[in-house]
Amino acid sequence: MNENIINPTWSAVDGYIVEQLLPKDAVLDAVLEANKAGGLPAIDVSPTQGKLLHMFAKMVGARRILEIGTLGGYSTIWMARALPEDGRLITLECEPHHAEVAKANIASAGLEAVVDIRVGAALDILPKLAAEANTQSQPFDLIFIDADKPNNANYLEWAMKLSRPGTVIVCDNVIRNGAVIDGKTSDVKVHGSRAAFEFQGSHPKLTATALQTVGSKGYDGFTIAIVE
Ligand SMILES: C[S@@+](CC[C@H](N)C(=O)[O-])C[C@H]1O[C@@H](n2cnc3c(N)ncnc32)[C@H](O)[C@@H]1O
Repeated sequence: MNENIINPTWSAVDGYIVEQLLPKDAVLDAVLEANKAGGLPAIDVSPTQGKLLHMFAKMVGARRILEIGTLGGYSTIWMARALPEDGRLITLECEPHHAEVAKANIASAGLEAVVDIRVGAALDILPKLAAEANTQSQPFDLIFIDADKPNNANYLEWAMKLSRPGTVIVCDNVIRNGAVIDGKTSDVKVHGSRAAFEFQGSHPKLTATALQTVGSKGYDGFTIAIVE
């Protein structure tokens, strides 16, 4: 059930959506080129998903965004562009090479004053972030979890500590070609998805749902939750 299903119609329709609704963007195209040239895996969000994250940030009037899993900064740039001039996006990345490529991409997008890349394992950085005065006085408005999937529930636990009522939390890649319903699988990423569902379904302060998605990146989906 967990093999990567690719349907040419999904990609073609994604192409149509991009053509109709997403203006041509030389900066974001160059980011994907730089990621490829840098040897990064093409596991960034799709353009339509990037725009959705941008719109979520606008919908919540985000001033502070946390991202766990930067890669080359593609989703980072989409979200950071929704911030006001004095806004802040903190993004966590454990691979120094990914962070280096992301840093250059973020500079090309003119967002170096807004984006703060922290390099290291997210579970090491999150406690330090929680102790910072800025985080204590201003919790994050939007949190995007898109790193190592087995740690999803650990990241959600931290997200709760770094949030306020109204914070929106998005956790990506939780459907995994439908494998999420297979409780007997040995795939640790699927167990990470199921742990994310269990966490959000049982947390008294979270209202959550999930959407299955198809498109140029195949069949997957994300959860979205709001802190009550
Ligand atoms: C799916 S990619 C992120 C894609 C990015 N959000 C985008 O859409 O452009 C996941 C990233 O998380 C990073 N990562 C994996 N485990 C991590 C950890 N424990 N701490 C921080 N980053 C991690 C990987 O190196 C990779 O760059």
